[in-house]
Amino acid sequence: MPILLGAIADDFTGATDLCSMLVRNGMRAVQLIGVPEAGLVLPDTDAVVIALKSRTAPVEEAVARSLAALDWLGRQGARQFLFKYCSTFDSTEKGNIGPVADALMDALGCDFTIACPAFPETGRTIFKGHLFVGDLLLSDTHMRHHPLTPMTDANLVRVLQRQTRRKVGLVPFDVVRQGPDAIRARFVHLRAEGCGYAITDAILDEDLRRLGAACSDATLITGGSGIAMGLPENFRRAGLLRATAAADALPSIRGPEAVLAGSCSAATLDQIEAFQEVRPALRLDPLRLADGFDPAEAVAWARARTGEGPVLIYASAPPEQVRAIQDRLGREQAGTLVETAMAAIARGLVEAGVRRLVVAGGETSGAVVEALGVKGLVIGPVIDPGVPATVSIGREPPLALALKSGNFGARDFFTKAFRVMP
Ligand SMILES: Nc1ncnc2c1ncn2[C@@H]1O[C@H](COP(=O)(O)OP(=O)(O)O)[C@@H](O)[C@H]1O
Ligand SMILES: O=C(O)[C@@H](O)C(=O)COP(=O)(O)O
Repeated sequence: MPILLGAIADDFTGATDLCSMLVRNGMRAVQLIGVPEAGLVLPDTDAVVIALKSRTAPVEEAVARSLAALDWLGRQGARQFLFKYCSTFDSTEKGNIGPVADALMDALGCDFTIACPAFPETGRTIFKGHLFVGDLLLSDTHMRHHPLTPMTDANLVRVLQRQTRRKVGLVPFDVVRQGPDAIRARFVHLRAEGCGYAITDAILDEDLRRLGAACSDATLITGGSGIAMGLPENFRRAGLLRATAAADALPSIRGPEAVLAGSCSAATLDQIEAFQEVRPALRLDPLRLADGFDPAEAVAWARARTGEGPVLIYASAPPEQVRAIQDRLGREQAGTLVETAMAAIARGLVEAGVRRLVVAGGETSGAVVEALGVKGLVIGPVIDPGVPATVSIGREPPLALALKSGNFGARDFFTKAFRVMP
């Protein structure tokens, strides 16, 4: 069966977030880890989201991987394409949102698309082109200290314009509120002005549903998971999507439990603090890793404790510590060092029998899932907005996984996740 929607996500937790949004809106979705090798048998699905680790990759690599994903999705019959990036528009000065979106538009022969990272359920709203997180402009939040993608400008028209040769315009709030026809009319106007992109204001879910309806004929849409909210309804209205029972059903996976955290985001730091109050936690020091600390020691520490419940291994640190470590090791080198250690620890834990794993951080999740040979994920019930329970496909034995975006989840996420994972 051809798929309806083909999506490319620039990190692994972002892909899971998008799948969760589609499933919650009645569309079956499967997440694949990278472009699959020939022969992978897909479960029956309406949407496929290819998870890449391209958010912070060199621009040429991010573009090449995204185009390969687009090509594969096109060959599965996708009628519409979505480029999913972070709801906080995480990007470096060089990209990769603009360059990847440009390349996808060129490949699809499409001259206009929207850019909408809004996700009101998690506090991400856009007003007059400015991205807010909760009550603050993006640039006033902890995102200005992100280890890899510090965001110091909340004006998305300006941020995207720095990353693309196409002109960037705005669909303002008063137009979005008038509904799909007014939004489409604004698209026509922006196109006539020579714009290739429109940042779209959105404050409530209903704004995202209006935008979704306005994009029913768009070949390519770009944004956060929020923009996907209205898309299943377009396919339903066109008679292409049938109601399916329990789009979020998962098999049960039993076994020892562990949490790995490489995210330094405020929400994760809070969740680590809460977990430490009830269960054992081990901190990995990147400077010790650089001096040759063997990840096997962390695995041995965990093995001795997993019998009684989940344990946590984390590298996460507050901004001033991260800065000091980056000054010593370099930003990318510090990130790679921690990710490589987390990947080795994940392998060691699974060899030691761990079957239920929570991972915090998009880049960290990418490193862990690749190291474990996971080829894809079936999406289950929501733990907290943007983070579903999942079960791996393409590896034996299957693992129960929750891949948490750094910024998502309530304070008790690390214990709650294991209660929701079947
Ligand atoms: N103590 C630390 N110092 C420097 N970098 C770190 C530290 N701990 C983790 N990192 C790196 O920071 C990055 C966090 O990114 P990510 O995993 O995507 O988290 P988030 O989802 O919060 O953005 C990773 O590359 C990780 O390896
Ligand atoms: O859109 C979002 O906020 C998430 O889906 C996402 O991409 C988060 O990325 P990380 O914070 O790097 O996990």
